[in-house]
Amino acid sequence: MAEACVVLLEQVFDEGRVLDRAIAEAFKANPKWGKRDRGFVAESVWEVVRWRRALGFVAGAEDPRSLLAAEWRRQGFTLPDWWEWSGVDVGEMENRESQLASQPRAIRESIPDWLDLLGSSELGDRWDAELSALNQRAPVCLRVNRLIASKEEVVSWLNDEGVEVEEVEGLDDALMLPLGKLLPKRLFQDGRVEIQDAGSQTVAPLLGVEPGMRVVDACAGAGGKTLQLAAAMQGSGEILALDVSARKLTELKRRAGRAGVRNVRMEEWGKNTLKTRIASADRVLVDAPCSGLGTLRRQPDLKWRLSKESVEDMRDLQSRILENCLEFLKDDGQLVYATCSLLPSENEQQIAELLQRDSRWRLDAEMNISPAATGWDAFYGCRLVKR
Ligand SMILES: C[S@@+](CC[C@H](N)C(=O)[O-])C[C@H]1O[C@@H](n2cnc3c(N)ncnc32)[C@H](O)[C@@H]1O
Repeated sequence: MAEACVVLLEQVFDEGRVLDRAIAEAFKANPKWGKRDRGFVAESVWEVVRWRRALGFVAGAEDPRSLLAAEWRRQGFTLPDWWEWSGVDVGEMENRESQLASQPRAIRESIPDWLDLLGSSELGDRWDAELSALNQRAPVCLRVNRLIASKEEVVSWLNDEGVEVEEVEGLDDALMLPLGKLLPKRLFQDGRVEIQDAGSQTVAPLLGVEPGMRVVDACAGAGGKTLQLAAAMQGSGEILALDVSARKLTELKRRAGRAGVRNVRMEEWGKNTLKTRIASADRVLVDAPCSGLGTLRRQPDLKWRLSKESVEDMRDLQSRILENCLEFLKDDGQLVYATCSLLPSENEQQIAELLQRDSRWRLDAEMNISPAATGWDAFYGCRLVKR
């Protein structure tokens, strides 16, 4: 199992693989691993990816074996004799662990230096608390699919299946599992619930969709919010789900079938997509591609893949998509722009710049979900309407 952890860390750190996909593939390739082995591999690899820099300081080395040694020592495991600890001295690790608290924030909180500079320059005093919240482990959050069942029915079904859930204050359809508990695959494939973070569930309600409306979901991806919008529309009206990724739209099609959603049309963005639909939509959602920094709890590998330049490129893309998608709106339509970033440069500043460039629009509502204040993923959302 230890060797499997090393291989996975090399895939994530050296080859830039996405952590949860790499783990899922390893599980698929090794069907004989039992529940405990899987739990051990997943937990070890996730925590090393999350705490890479801090563990590197404690271990005094950066290679996967040394990082794992530092993590397992933290977890109170006895390090196996047969393991070849490349240059790691366990006594020295204890000593260095006690010095960790006095190290610079980027080391303590395990992020690249460029990201620490960016976060502190954009968020100032808030950065400390948000960063520490983004390093916490995240519980699984569900959204009740009201097309199939009521919340009461879902709670009683889950309880009968031995799954404990808690309601989430302020979110009608959200149910939270206890930290560390997973939803068995057969239950989330059932269609009565979707896995969707509480922060993410705050975005679709900003659109105020109603049955019968024409809605464009311009960056639909695999459809987390498309399915939520479809449930709010009670299956009536039409949602056009667009994305540049055919693979994601195929996944959306599969999820929609399972969720009993029939009023979504999926389409890959093309050169006529907008031209043929100018001023046609009551509501438009732009859940824009972004740095994703607000979801670091669930994808800590992201911080090692992103760069200052990739975040800058994202900002250009966001403003282009936003400007284009406003053209979908009817005169009395509304557009919601959202990201799962907590950087103002991807959020409020994008909107402020748009409103300066184009006086046809005004800001009607705005929200910011803070992980430090809520324990949810960070989300930004705002509603734009015609003046
Ligand atoms: C934040 S994700 C969407 C998540 C999705 N709405 C959900 O709730 O599950 C952003 C999406 O934008 C898509 N995207 C990237 N570039 C795009 C572009 N130029 N136009 C439209 N979508 C784009 C990505 O493929 C990705 O699926």
